[in-house]
Amino acid sequence: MYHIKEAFYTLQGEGGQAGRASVFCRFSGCNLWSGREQDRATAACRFCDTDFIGTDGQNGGRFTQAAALAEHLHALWPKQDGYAIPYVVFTGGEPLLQLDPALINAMRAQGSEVAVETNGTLPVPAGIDWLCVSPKGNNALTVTSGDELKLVYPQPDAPPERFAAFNFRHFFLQPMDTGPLGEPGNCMADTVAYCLAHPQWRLSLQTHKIAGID
Ligand SMILES: C[S@@+](CC[C@H](N)C(=O)[O-])C[C@H]1O[C@@H](n2cnc3c(N)ncnc32)[C@H](O)[C@@H]1O
Ligand SMILES: Nc1nc2[nH]cc(C(=O)O)c2c(=O)[nH]1
Ligand code: SF4
Ligand SMILES: [Mg+2]
Repeated sequence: MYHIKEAFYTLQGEGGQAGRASVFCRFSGCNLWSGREQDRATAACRFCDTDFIGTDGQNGGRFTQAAALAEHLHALWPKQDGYAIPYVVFTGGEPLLQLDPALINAMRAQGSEVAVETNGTLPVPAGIDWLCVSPKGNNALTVTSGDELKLVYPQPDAPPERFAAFNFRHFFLQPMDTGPLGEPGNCMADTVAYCLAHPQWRLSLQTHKIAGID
């Protein structure tokens, strides 16, 4: 059974595929936070910007069959215009609690590319076209390679230096969203400064928030 919080068509906002039309499938649940505000201060991941509890969001629900979920997601892709390959991003919550070979194969069978946004603490199934790993504090990583490492910055217990020698094609720092630019505690300036001082790292902005699209 797959539990889906929401699914929607948008532009990938972050990382090396930013700007690309994408169907987002947000799984319910995470292994690093219950999703309840009263648990945030004691959670293993404390800065999450996402509601992933339940199945009550846009196009959310429970699916017993991989093929039915794949069909549900494919229906969100526009009727073919041009030559783009359908692109589905599995996120959450933590997608690797639920994403399995049956669903990956069902997506690929209908011609979609499969992307994943993961916290890197769980094993990665085969068949993923774009793997984004975003480490969280001192939680042990099982994944040390992939397409992009996208570190939310700053995390005192997850400094970029710890990941710099990992086997990723791209290294991104993404400012922790703590509130508007110019407000106390905003992380943009520190993130820009780190990228300038350490050119291995590129700035990833959450462009969907800037654009106001989701
Ligand atoms: C909500 S998470 C879901 C996927 C997965 N659990 C993970 O953590 O990578 C999606 C992306 O948003 C990032 N993110 C979460 N909260 C954020 C925040 N407050 N500021 C910036 N990025 C954030 C995560 O690091 C991750 O790259
Ligand atoms: N547009 C858009 N791009 C995103 N990239 C990663 C996201 C996520 O929550 O995993 C996300 C999201 O929530 N919206
Ligand atoms: S690991 Fe990802 S989904 Fe889970 S609480 Fe952290 S940012 Fe949110
Ligand atoms: Mg998001």
